[in-house]
Amino acid sequence: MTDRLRVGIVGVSGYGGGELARLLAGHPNVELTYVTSGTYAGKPLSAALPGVAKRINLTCEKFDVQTAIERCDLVFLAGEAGLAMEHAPALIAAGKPVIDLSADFRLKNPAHYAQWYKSEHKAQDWIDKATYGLPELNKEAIKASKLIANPGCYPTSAALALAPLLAADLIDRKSIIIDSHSGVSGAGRSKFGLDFHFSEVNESIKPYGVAGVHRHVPEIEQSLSQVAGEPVLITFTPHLSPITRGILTTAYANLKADAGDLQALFNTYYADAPFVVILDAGQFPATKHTEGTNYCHIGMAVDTRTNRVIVISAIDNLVKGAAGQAIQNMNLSCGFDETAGLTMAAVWP
Ligand SMILES: NC(=O)C1=CN([C@@H]2O[C@H](COP(=O)(O)OP(=O)(O)OC[C@H]3O[C@@H](n4cnc5c(N)ncnc54)[C@H](OP(=O)(O)O)[C@@H]3O)[C@@H](O)[C@H]2O)C=CC1
Ligand SMILES: CC(=O)N[C@@H](CCC(=O)OP(=O)(O)O)C(=O)O
Repeated sequence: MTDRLRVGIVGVSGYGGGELARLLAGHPNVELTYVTSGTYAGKPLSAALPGVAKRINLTCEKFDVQTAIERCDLVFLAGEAGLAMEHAPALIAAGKPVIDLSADFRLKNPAHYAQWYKSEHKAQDWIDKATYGLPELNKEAIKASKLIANPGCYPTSAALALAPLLAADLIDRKSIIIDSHSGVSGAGRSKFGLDFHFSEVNESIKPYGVAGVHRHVPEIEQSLSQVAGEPVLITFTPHLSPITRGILTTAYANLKADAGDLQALFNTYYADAPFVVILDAGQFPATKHTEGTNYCHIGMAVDTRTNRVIVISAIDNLVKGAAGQAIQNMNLSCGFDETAGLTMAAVWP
């Protein structure tokens, strides 16, 4: 018997699920009791995740919601879109909190879901019950939530870069431009296609989802509008970059007033945010500095020639952009230390 929280990972063979297993293996308050994968069903976890090796003596199983209810106190859903809509209601009805890594419950407006995800939302009654799991904006709501919609990786990096400026009403809300570069693991392990072949990705950087068509646009706008207190529209261009992990986001906006000491402004805004690191003036982040960590590094400067502020953030898409943030959310909703199991430093070099 154990007094640790019994936790399940649905989709453990994926990049997000695998990262959850890696991080939870070192978590002081948790015991992993249930892991699922269709591909590896019946095989040891080490077959799906050789890197996590024999530290966790579990067998992968085909996902079954009743088994999850029996074996777990809390369930991470790390599958594709649609999985949480189908199964989160039953898990929560059985008293099992859910942290979902997909986009199923992120958008508060069901019409936005249909518009951006090109299908009807199948559990609309549950949208209002879900909490958008960006702790730096919604910490108190997360503490009380049983259904947490873990944010997307680009939206995490963009919202953290811009929130302090919008909260201080320092920028023109119509002038925001966001460029992001993502590592290829952002596309997941199951997505096959020419775009993701080594010889297409290696030594090349390319934009995609250009001109307001990427489905993270409404998610970023939702967070920024929440902070601004009125609708914010953005221009967002994601880029696929030849790295495995990491997101580097560069955000630009026109200043409405004297920016003053930006580092002080950001440090004050993030005083209660243990995973946000504000760099000193003149320093800027790099994906390598956050690789394997749950930290978001943020650097900024004002271009005095154009009166534009430039904010640059870096995260690891699989950690602060997915699994690490999901564990941070679990820590908050279960009353654990917010940083439990998440204080590792970056892999370097
Ligand atoms: N990769 C990233 O950087 C980020 C991903 N996300 C989101 O996290 C979720 C997982 O992404 P990621 O790990 O990258 O994706 P992967 O493609 O790497 O993994 C998907 C996982 O889902 C499992 N799966 C597939 N179909 C089902 C099903 N019907 N029932 C249960 N499990 C299923 C797969 O296992 P098997 O096929 O063996 O069953 C696999 O373990 C997605 O919703 C994604 O949008 C969010 C933020 C960042
Ligand atoms: C490089 C790459 O392909 N990245 C993914 C974003 C990953 C993510 O956060 O996806 P969800 O919102 O679906 O959870 C993409 O652009 O679709």
